Order: sequence, then structure tokens, then C-alpha cells
Amino acid sequence: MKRKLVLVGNGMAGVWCVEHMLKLAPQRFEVTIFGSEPHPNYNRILLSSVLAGDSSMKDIVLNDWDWYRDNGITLHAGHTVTKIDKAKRTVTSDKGVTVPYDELILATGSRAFILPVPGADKEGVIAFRDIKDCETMMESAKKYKKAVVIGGGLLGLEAARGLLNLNMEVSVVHIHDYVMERQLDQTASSMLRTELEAQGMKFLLQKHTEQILGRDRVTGVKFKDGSVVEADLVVMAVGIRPNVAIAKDHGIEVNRGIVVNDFLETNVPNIYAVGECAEHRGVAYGLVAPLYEQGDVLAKRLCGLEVSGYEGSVTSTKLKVSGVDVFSAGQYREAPGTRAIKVVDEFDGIYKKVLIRDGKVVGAVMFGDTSDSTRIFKLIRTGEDVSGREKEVVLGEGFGGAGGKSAGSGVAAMADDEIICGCNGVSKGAIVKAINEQGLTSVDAIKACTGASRSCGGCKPLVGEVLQCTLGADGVTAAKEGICGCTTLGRDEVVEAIRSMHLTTSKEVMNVLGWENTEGCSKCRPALNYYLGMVWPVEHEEERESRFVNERNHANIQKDGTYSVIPRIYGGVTSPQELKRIAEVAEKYEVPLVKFTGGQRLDLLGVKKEDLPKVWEDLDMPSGYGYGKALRTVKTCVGNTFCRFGTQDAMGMGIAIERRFERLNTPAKVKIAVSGCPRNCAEATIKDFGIVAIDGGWELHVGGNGGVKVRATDLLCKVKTEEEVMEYAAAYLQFYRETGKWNERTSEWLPRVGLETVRAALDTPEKRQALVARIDEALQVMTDPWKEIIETPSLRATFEELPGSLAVDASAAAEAAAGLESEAAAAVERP
Ligand SMILES: Cc1cc2nc3c(=O)[nH]c(=O)nc-3n(C[C@H](O)[C@H](O)[C@H](O)COP(=O)(O)OP(=O)(O)OC[C@H]3O[C@@H](n4cnc5c(N)ncnc54)[C@H](O)[C@@H]3O)c2cc1C
Ligand SMILES: NC(=O)c1ccc[n+]([C@@H]2O[C@H](COP(=O)([O-])OP(=O)(O)OC[C@H]3O[C@@H](n4cnc5c(N)ncnc54)[C@H](O)[C@@H]3O)[C@@H](O)[C@H]2O)c1
Ligand code: SF4
Ligand code: FES
Repeated sequence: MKRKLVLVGNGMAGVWCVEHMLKLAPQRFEVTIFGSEPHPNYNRILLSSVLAGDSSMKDIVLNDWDWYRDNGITLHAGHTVTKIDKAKRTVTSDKGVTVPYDELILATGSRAFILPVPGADKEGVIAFRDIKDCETMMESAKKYKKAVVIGGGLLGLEAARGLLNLNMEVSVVHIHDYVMERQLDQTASSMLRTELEAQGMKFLLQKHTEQILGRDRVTGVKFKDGSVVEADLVVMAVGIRPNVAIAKDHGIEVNRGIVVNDFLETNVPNIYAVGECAEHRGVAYGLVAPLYEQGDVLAKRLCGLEVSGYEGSVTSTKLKVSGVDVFSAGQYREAPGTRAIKVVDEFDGIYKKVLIRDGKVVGAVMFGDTSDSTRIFKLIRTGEDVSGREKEVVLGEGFGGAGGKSAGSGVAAMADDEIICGCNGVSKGAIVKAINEQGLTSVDAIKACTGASRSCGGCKPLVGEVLQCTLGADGVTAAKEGICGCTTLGRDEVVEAIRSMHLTTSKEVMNVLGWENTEGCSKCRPALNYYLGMVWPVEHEEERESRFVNERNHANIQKDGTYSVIPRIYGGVTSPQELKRIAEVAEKYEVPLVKFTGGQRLDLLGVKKEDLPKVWEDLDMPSGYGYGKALRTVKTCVGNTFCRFGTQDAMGMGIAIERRFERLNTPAKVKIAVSGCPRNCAEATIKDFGIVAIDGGWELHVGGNGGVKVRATDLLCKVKTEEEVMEYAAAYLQFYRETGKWNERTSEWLPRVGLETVRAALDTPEKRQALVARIDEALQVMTDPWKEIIETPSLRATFEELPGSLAVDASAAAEAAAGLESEAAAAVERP
């Protein structure tokens, strides 16, 4: 007869434990699960990613309804267990369902702590813990603008980033003088804050919340110092408290959490606790890796297998905010007896600190580059004695910063027992074994088989590297990631199919290539639209609805729902007539702000959507594409026309280049600059294509970026004539168009494909001319979008259909902000 197992709590830790029991002894138990939430088991960690627009609710389900049925599990979803009868060994839910148990696991997790201040119960004050909270935030962002997140810990910052993506103005209120003080030292924290401020987050530090203001709904937050911040939505992320009520009410020993021994047993026979609700040796953990370790021990114990007890865990954390690499593990602040090895690279914005005590690595903090985190975390966990070789062991290869270590080399050097996926405790050896024995060829297959990358997903790139390393060069194609969740096909395979099968519409691609989601998603639709246009420039009809809002409206949406208008000013050279016209338009349409951009153009900010066609008409200038994945600016210096150092005509060259390639659409935005001499006043060496005049010719630089991750260009070659500059520029841009992934800047593409590959593609006149011919074919069909809209009544009507003076399109703004490149948030073109 099967033993009756009841699990209270359908969350990550409890279900993990049940999954393991099913693997270890599938026939041993008859399982019943109660869960307060009306959902199947889902990945709570990825709620941050749902909020940020990177995953959908569907993506985060760990075990769907079928899984329960297929495994013979009875699930009472939406039932909270309120009663335990220890004598009869039964549990009863709030909906009156009573079930007997032989073994009872409590895995009730935690609840968010809500500050007990007046007004905390007002409408619009929420926590960030479950699907409902996440949905409330997403709904609120459609109606409201100002969000205040109280708590600058991991959760608060991830919530804040998500809300920014939803186009809200976000202020993070923190009680200390620096954020993430439980994981970071002051240096790393201030680097993090600077980065997040650059992303648009505001910080209110050393603020003690006193009161939530408002009648029914929140209108603001008042602090003890008397200051007030306005708020339409308040998210409390000030920590969590284990859910212990059910245990406490039934005589099970409780401290902060439900007290358990090394075998996860409570003081009551046959009742166990696992996960965030459990307190082991005085610690209640709030991260999944230790909870899964607990679940493994309990599963073995309940299946009657030999197991040494759980001894506690050293934890590590990574912040899940895109564009920010932060890692922290173990002890992160200096203390008497510790010595630190630190690396600070102010050029690349990298900070790493490793703390050593008594010859052992006891903690680490990393910002900007976390590629060493796995290796260093292993040293912390194993407590290996590194006395006398501290620097050698810690600094290792590449610890000094970015650029030291080539992708993949770190993984190749890793020992088999090194943990690749911290959340799920999966080692390199286990992944390699699974790849070899099961013939796995994708990260998703490894995830399904080993669990690696199933939780926070932070290890995904590393899992990919192990895959590449194991399969070797020949396996690389097989190992390619799908361009999105709708397909397993990678970019090259999709483009090849478009070419060889002559596919000309996205629908065709999705049907023929068997897209899982037949409508596509926000990742593949714009990508397909680009690839189709690139391969079939003449035949493919632009699929306007596949583009993000900025590219649909040919203007950059701003945070208040208005738009910015940047007309083209070739080479940054204008005239009094043009300036007068811009000024008249600004006055006529009461444009609130006129600003010079970093790309030497004028930006009219705050234009209402319904005014856009009229503004374009009155300006009578072409679109500057300040919103598109296209050629943006060509920045120039005055060159030899005026400057006494100039060796060539930089302005003339810039204007010619801009006229030649204007309207060219590219995988991601492209910026060009021309400097008249090596003093390089136009900053050409941080552009996608940089032209620097030298005595008797020009240097051509490629793959630079001055944005979030600054990258200096590589020198492609030197040429003598202006014709050669044009030819190389065209060939280079077309090669990028043909081989770049959609949304991949040249600064990412160039290191990926390699400078030598690019040089080889352009190394003969024949190759260059073939590329030039193809770019010309693409350019010949491109028309000015502003003109097209002005002259096409049906298109024009789409701008004028919204009533009212301010055509605020909140969902559009949210869409733009959630777009992979948040140009909407930029009030100016970035340099
Ligand atoms: C937004 C967010 C991001 C996170 N990111 C990370 C991360 O990057 N890395 C990481 O390691 N951790 C992260 N965490 C923490 C991680 O999600 C938790 O540690 C983990 O989910 C805890 O698992 P658990 O099973 O103990 O509790 P939970 O997942 O909370 O599950 C407990 C379940 O029990 C239910 N329950 C409670 N009482 C009862 C009852 N009486 N009857 C029936 N059901 C009941 C609850 O409703 C809940 O569904 C994050 C958490 C959040 C909210
Ligand atoms: N990336 C990740 O690993 C990740 C992401 C999200 C959540 N989580 C986990 O979820 C749980 C909840 O996260 P959390 O950030 O809420 O918890 P936390 O306890 O780690 O951080 C809470 C933060 O709020 C601050 N705080 C406390 N009182 C405050 C007040 N009155 N005003 C302003 N700030 C105040 C604290 O100083 C602290 O920095 C944690 O266990 C966390 O580890 C992890
Ligand atoms: S780059 Fe040279 S030519 Fe151009 S402005 Fe500067 S000094 Fe003058
Ligand atoms: S490290 Fe979180 S899923 Fe692998």
C-alpha cells in the first residue's frame, strides 16, 4: 500500500522535493498537494523577468496541470490549509477538504513584510511576491505614472527595473545610505546605483517611511524627516517573513521559521518543513539553491535512502537586471582578520573584491564582470586552503577585468565537479555527461534533462559554453539557441531558410518552419521583418505591425506619451533658413523643449502624437531616424575647411556618407563619425563606423560604441581616396546587415564574428563590389517615411484618430520601454 504524502505549499521548494521523490521511488507515495495560489507550480524567481517584459506568464510554469495528472498527484489549487489534526493525522483546507497523511511536508514559503505604517492598507500599496502582485503592477502601469518602491534590496531593484520597463517613473526608497547593503560593499553599491540612475531609476536614500498618503488610493509617501514623494503605486520590498502560522497554531516548534533538524524534521513526528518557511540551525534562507539542497535531503530521507544530513549552505546572489552584472557571495565586508584582493578598472566599470581569512576565500563582491564568480564561489564553498598562493588562485586567468579571457576558455578549464548552475546544484560534469549520453544539442534540452538554468536563468550563458565546449566546432550549429521561444531554429538557419525556400512573409516563415506559437512573439516578429527585408529588399512588404511603437510612428515616444522629432541634419551642418524653420515649427506647435542631441542635430521634444504629421510637413525635412534600427547620425568635425589641424574635408565626407546611406535599415542602430585629423574631435573611435583622416588618406575604424558598454573601435584598414572610403563603408555595412542578428549592435557583432572574418569578407575589390551592389538594391527602395505618411491619408489618419490634446499611449510607451533597446527613455540621442 502506498504511503500518503501531503504537501502544504505548491511552491518551488516543496514541489522540487516531490519531483525528486517521484524520481527516487515513483511507487512509494500517493501524493496530495495544497496550494493557496490558484496556479500550478511556477518559477517565482522569473516574476522579475515577467515584469521586465522578458518572459510571459506561460514561460514561467514549472509543472503544468498535466504534470500533476500524469504523476497521479491530487492538487487542491486555491486551497489554504488551516488545520492539522496531529492525532488523526489529517489536514483540512479553508474550503473544507480534509485529507489524511502518513507524512506531512510544510513548504509554505514566506510572505512579503509590509511596513506597519498608517496607510499601508490603501489601494495601490502592494508587495512583489506572486503572480497577482505582478499582474497588479502591469495593470497599474497602464493607468498610473509614478511608482515608489520601498526597499533597495534585490527584490526592490528588480521590481523597480520592471516598472521602468513599463514606462513608470520609479523612485527607490531605501533606509540605508547605500542600496543592497546586505550583499554589497559601498564601492560596488555606488557603482550599481550610478548604473541604475543612468537607466532612469531615482533613489531616495536614508529615508524612513512614516506614512502612506491618500484617501482611498495612495497619492504619496511621507518620511520621518517631513519630506514627501508623490506616488500612484507603492511596492513594498523590505524583506520577507516565513509563513509559520499553520505550524505555530498546531504546536509545531517555531522561531523565526519552523524549526527543523538536519533531516528537515520538525519536533512533531512525521511532519517536516522545507523551503523558506523552515529554519535550520538558526537560518531561514531566502534563495532557492539552499532550499533545493534541503529538498534533496528530505526526498532521500522520505524514500528511505541513506543520506547525510543537511548542514546549511553558503549562498550567492546575482541581481537580475539586464545590463548590470552584480555578484555577491559569503562575507562581503572587510573585518578584522580578513585581507582583500581587489581589482578596480575605471575604464570598463569593473570592480572585484575577494576576501580571505586564515588562508581561505570567505567572500566576494563583483560588479561589471562576474565571469569569475563560479570559480571564486567554488573556493568559498569548498573552503580550500589557498595559503601562500592566494593571489595566484584568486587572480587566476582573466580576473583582472574584461577582455582577458576569451569566451569559453573559462569553462574549458573548469573541473568536472565545479557547479555551473548554482540554483539547481548542477555541475559541469553532470552537464557534460548528459550531453554525451543523451545526445543533447541545446540549452533547453540540457535544462529539461539536468535542471540547469531552470530557475533564475543566470547560468544560461555558461551552460551554453559547456555545450559548445563539449560538442566542439561541429556541434556549434546544432547547439544554436532558437531566435526566441517560438522556435528552436537559430538566426542563421532562419535566414538560410528564407533565402533557400524563398519565403517572403513572416506568416510563411512561421508556417513553413513550424513555429510553436503561430502568431510569433515580440522577439521574433520584428526580427523576421528585418531578415525578410534584408534578404528580399524589393519583394518583401514591410510588416508595419511587427515593429516596435517608435518605428511604427517614426518618432521616439517619451515617458509622458509625447514624441520627439529629430529631422535629418546631414553631417551636423545646418543653415540659417533651416534653423528658422525649426524655430517656427517649435513655436507653432508649442514644443516644450528644443535640444541639441549628442549626434549634432536638433530634437523637438514633447510633440503630441496627433501633431506629428503636421510638424513633419511644416519642417519639410527628411526623417533623421532618431528612433530606428537604421543609420542614425553622421557626426563630423569641421575638418580642413576651417580647422588648422585638419588634413581632409571631414564635413564633406560626413555629408556624403549620410546622404549615401540615409534610410538604410540595419540589425540595430548605426552611428558614424568623421574626424578631420587624428585628434579625432568627432569621437569616431566609439562609433559603429569611424572615419579618421590622416595625412594622405583615411583610417577606417569599426565596431565601436559609446553607450552602456563602451567599446573602442578596431582598425579595419587604411585607404587613400574618398571613393575607397565609400566602397568600404558600403561593403562593411552590408556585411553587417547580412550576418548580424536582429538587435545586435556592431560592438557585439564584431567580437562575435571576429575582425578577421570581416576583413576577409572585404579583402578583394570583387567581394566589396558584390556587397555594394546588394546594399544599393536595398537603398533604392527606401523612401522617406515622414513624407510617405504625410502623403498617404490612411497612414496619416492613424496619427489623428486619438481625441484629446495629449495622445498619451501608455501601452505603446510601455511597449517601447520593454523593447530591447529602450530608446523611448532617451530624451536625447545617445552619442
Ligand atoms: C520576484 C522574486 C524574484 C526572486 N528572485 C530570486 C532569484 O533570482 N534567486 C533566488 O534564489 N531566489 C529568488 N527569489 C526567492 C525565491 O523565489 C524563493 O526563495 C522561493 O520561491 C521559495 O520557495 P518556497 O517553496 O519555500 O516558497 P514559495 O515559492 O513562496 O511557495 C510557498 C507556497 O505555499 C503557499 N502556501 C502558504 N501557506 C499555505 C497554506 N497554509 N496552505 C496552502 N498553501 C500555502 C503559498 O501561497 C506559496 O504558493 C525571488 C523571489 C521573488 C518574489
Ligand atoms: N536576484 C535574487 O537573488 C533575488 C531577487 C529578488 C528577490 N530575492 C529574494 O527574495 C526575498 C525578498 O527580497 P527583498 O529584497 O525584499 O529582501 P531583503 O531582506 O534582501 O532586502 C530588503 C531591503 O529593504 C531594506 N529596508 C528594510 N526596511 C526598510 C524601510 N523601512 N525602508 C526602506 N528600505 C528598507 C533593507 O535595508 C534591505 O536592503 C529575499 O530573500 C531575496 O533574497 C532574490
Ligand atoms: S579632428 Fe582634427 S581636424 Fe577635426 S576639429 Fe579636431 S583637430 Fe580639427
Ligand atoms: S544559476 Fe540560477 S538557474 Fe542556474
